Parts: sequence; structure tokens; C-alpha cells
Amino acid sequence: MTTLVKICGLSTPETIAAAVQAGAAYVGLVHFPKSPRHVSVAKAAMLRRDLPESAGVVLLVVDPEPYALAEAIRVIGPRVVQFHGSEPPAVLARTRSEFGVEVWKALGVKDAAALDKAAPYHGAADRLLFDAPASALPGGNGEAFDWNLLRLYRGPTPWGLAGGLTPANVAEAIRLTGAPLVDTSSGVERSPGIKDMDKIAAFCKAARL
Ligand SMILES: O=C(O)c1ccccc1N[C@@H]1O[C@H](COP(=O)(O)O)[C@@H](O)[C@H]1O
Repeated sequence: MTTLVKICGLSTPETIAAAVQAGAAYVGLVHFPKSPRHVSVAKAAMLRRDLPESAGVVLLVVDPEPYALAEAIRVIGPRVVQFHGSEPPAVLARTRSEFGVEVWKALGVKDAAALDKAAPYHGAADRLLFDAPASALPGGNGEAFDWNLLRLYRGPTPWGLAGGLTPANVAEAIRLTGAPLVDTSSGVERSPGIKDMDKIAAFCKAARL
């Protein structure tokens, strides 16, 4: 089965084009001012404008104010909104029904019990993203968690793996977990917020092996 790839934290037309060209199904725009990858709503809309419909634009937010989220969705027009904070299932369900977007929920995985946090989101989220627990930032820290925890995971909601994935470890991560989607940000950067086109291509290639 083909593993879908999401490259997140993109902020230039060149690196977005590199991700699409390399076969990424999703490109992520981070709208969270504390992140080195933050893009304003206006910049995200500009980046989105030049993309073909086939590119799955994911708008990443962290505990957004309802008004600000509505405005961002209206102006940017993403296919997916990825919630990366402490948003409850009702926020996802409301966002999906009001705006007709897909909604994804990131969950930090510290131990096996952390997977129980997925249960309330079945039915509300279109995809769950299992990531390392929050540290300096709620995500995007380049830290992996113990992938063995997902070996036996069989939830009803489509899911993806994130956290510390790189061109060097993504094939092993897929082999161990069977993840249907892999998501990376730090692992394809030269420095925080600066994407590397060669690493993006290498990541997409490794995820296909
Ligand atoms: O990328 C960020 O700056 C970010 C900020 C706040 C929440 C999430 C963020 N990124 C997402 O975190 C995971 C893992 O990232 P990494 O590969 O470990 O750097 C991924 O979903 C990013 O999209």
C-alpha cells in the first residue's frame, strides 16, 4: 500500500513546489506565531493561490480562537485543518460541518495509555496524527517517540505518524508501524523554519521504498 506523505511547515513557493514535485500528497502551512515556521493568513493565502487543486493544503493551528480560525479558513481555503493543541472533539466536528474541510487531530504519544486519547475523536476527526509529546513547541520539535507503541494500533479513524521523521528513518518507521501517512517538518530542514529541497525529495523517495 502506498504511504501518503505530508511535508509541513513550508513557507516559500519553491519548497512547496519541490514537495508537490517529489510526490507529497499534502503540504502543511503552520499558522502559529510561536513557531519558526509561522506564516500569516495573507502569506498562506498567497502560497495557496499558486497551487493546483490536487495539492492537499493543510492549515496547521494550535487552539485557535473561533473567529480567527473562521477567517483563516475563509481567506486561505485549505483542504484540511490540522489541530495541534488541546482542541476537544466538538471543535473538530463543528469546523468540519461549518466549513466543509477535513479535520485532523494531532495527539502526543508518551506511552501506550496515550493511545486511549484517540477514542473520543473517532467520528469527529477525519485523521489522527500520532506525534511525540509537546515539548518546546506543541509539535515541530524534531523528536520521535517509541514507534513500537503503534505496532498493534487498529483504530477505526485513518491515521498518520509524525515526530522526528527524517529521510534516514522514515522507511523503518513505516515498516514498524504500517503508518498510512507520514508527516515531517524538522527532518527536511537546514535550520528551524528553513526547508531543504534535497531533503524533501529524499524523504518522499524513502517513504515510497
Ligand atoms: O512545525 C511546527 O513549528 C509546529 C508548531 C506547532 C505545532 C505543530 C508543529 N509541527 C508539526 O509537528 C509534527 C512533527 O514535527 P517534526 O517533524 O517533529 O518537526 C508535524 O505534524 C508538524 O507538522
